[in-house]
Amino acid sequence: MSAGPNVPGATPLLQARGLNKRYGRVTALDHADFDLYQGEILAVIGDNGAGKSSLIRALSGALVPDAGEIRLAGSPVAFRSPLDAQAAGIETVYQTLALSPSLSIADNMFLGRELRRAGPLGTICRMLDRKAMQRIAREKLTELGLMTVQSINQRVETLSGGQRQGVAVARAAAFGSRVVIMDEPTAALGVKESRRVLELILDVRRRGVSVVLISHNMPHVFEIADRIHIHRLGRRLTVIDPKAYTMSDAVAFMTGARAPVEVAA
Ligand SMILES: Nc1ncnc2c1ncn2[C@@H]1O[C@H](COP(=O)(O)OP(=O)(O)OP(=O)(O)O)[C@@H](O)[C@H]1O
Repeated sequence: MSAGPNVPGATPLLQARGLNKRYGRVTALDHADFDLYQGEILAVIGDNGAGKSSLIRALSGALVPDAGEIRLAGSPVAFRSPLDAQAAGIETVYQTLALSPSLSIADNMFLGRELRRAGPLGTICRMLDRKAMQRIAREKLTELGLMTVQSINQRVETLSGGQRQGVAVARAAAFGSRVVIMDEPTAALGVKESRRVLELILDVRRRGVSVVLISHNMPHVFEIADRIHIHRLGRRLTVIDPKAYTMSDAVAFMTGARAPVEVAA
């Protein structure tokens, strides 16, 4: 059983050691380490190009690292695709959202995990259970207080940027049973919509699910993160407690203006 970082000897829920990834001459990950504990919000911050997206893509199965190890609840895992990570309870909201614009909100919520109608004698038949998917999608979105759209059958291409973000975040929050990873979830949002997403993240933590939040928004990071992983030049530089440091301290670490402290992971 994993537990929080303050418990001596706790096993991280999701851990990486020595991740490497090169793109030709560019080193995106350079012996990167990572620790996420159960029920915490861990922010990952760093300058543009520091390797934050590459790190979370490796943790969510979207990128296969050249070297290094990933462990989930103490056991090594080798995700070959995001579906492998999803099956292990890890959901991700990518910057690019990965929604299908021509499909409806409900279809997007269930993309890749469609529900099918029960056949005779409890067998699963090939027919999609659209009614159930629409009902559950509506319930999830209402529960999460995220949607102001008229119909669950509305095509995603007809939604605003903020509403699309809402669908992507809701999908991850609804299905991530262990870890929800969010890459800049509030970047395209207005003040009110950002607030809803932050509340949603706190809600996900309340359910005991861990959250990884990649963000350039320092006030958001300092408001909700339990710990802050600072990434620099392809690796973890340090991890800080937001209660013990200021935003200026964090920026100084990020940009190399200040030397790192010991990793408190
Ligand atoms: N598919 C790719 N092909 C070539 N280079 C890549 C690729 N993906 C990332 N890189 C490079 O790897 C480095 C790390 O990129 P990454 O996107 O992980 O950084 P980041 O910290 O998420 O940046 P940002 O904050 O700008 O999104 C960058 O130099 C980037 O140009």
